[in-house]
Amino acid sequence: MDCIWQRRNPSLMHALGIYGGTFNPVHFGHLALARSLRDTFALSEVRLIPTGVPPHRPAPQATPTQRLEWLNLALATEQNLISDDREVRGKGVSYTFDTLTEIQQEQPHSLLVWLIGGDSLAHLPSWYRWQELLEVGHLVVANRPMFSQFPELISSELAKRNVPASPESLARGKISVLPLPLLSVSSTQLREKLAHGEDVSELSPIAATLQQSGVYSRST
Ligand SMILES: Nc1ncnc2c1ncn2[C@@H]1O[C@H](COP(=O)(O)OP(=O)(O)OP(=O)(O)O)[C@@H](O)[C@H]1O
Ligand SMILES: O=C(O)c1ccc[n+]([C@@H]2O[C@H](COP(=O)([O-])O)[C@@H](O)[C@H]2O)c1
Repeated sequence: MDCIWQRRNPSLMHALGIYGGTFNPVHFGHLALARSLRDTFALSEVRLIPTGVPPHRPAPQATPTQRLEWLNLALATEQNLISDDREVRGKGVSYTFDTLTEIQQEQPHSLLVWLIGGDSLAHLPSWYRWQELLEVGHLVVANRPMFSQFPELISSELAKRNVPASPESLARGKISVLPLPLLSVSSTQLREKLAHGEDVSELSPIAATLQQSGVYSRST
């Protein structure tokens, strides 16, 4: 890719999309967000990284390996969206700061363009080394229903760092909002429907696999 941000940042050769999540389990919203990240910023690769041990929530009923395998199934027909199993292989809690700095060390010439949803943004001040995290790469936020009001700490960071969502605006320390309509789907909704034996084919690309697994057949 040769675009304006590269000419402005000649030491950076490549922009790499990163999308971390529990993916418990993967749903169509995750895929829509990952595709939109790829297309909005003309990225040649977006890595979806399932958490091993999530930092801020109880352990999911699906194991890290199951969540990774399901994610791989969902990504099988997607262009330039790939999974990264480093957090699943990791032993301890998966902190985003650690994951991003590790990838940055592996790829010193890449600009990391990392995606979170509006609910994650609202809780960002509770994350491990969150202020340093904002400096590691370019943060992209996907609006989420019920999450348009942010704590003052976050609103002031947004006001300082916000740039348009385009390849030309990519830079470390900046924040962009993904231009995507609100998507109401969530893994919680998916788990609840599975627990009630309901059809989930409109919520997830791997509906039949999830139903057959029985992992969510009891209420969450
Ligand atoms: N529909 C959505 N709109 C915007 N962001 C989303 C959406 N679904 C997930 N995300 C974001 O994607 C990331 C990973 O989400 P996660 O795997 O936890 O799915 P989830 O649907 O939020 O799960 P749960 O319902 O269990 O909390 C988070 O940053 C989350 O905010
Ligand atoms: O690093 C942290 O402190 C931290 C705290 C909460 C969540 N995260 C990451 O944010 C991503 C989305 O989290 P979740 O729980 O909404 O799926 C996932 O990659 C988590 O590892 C990271």
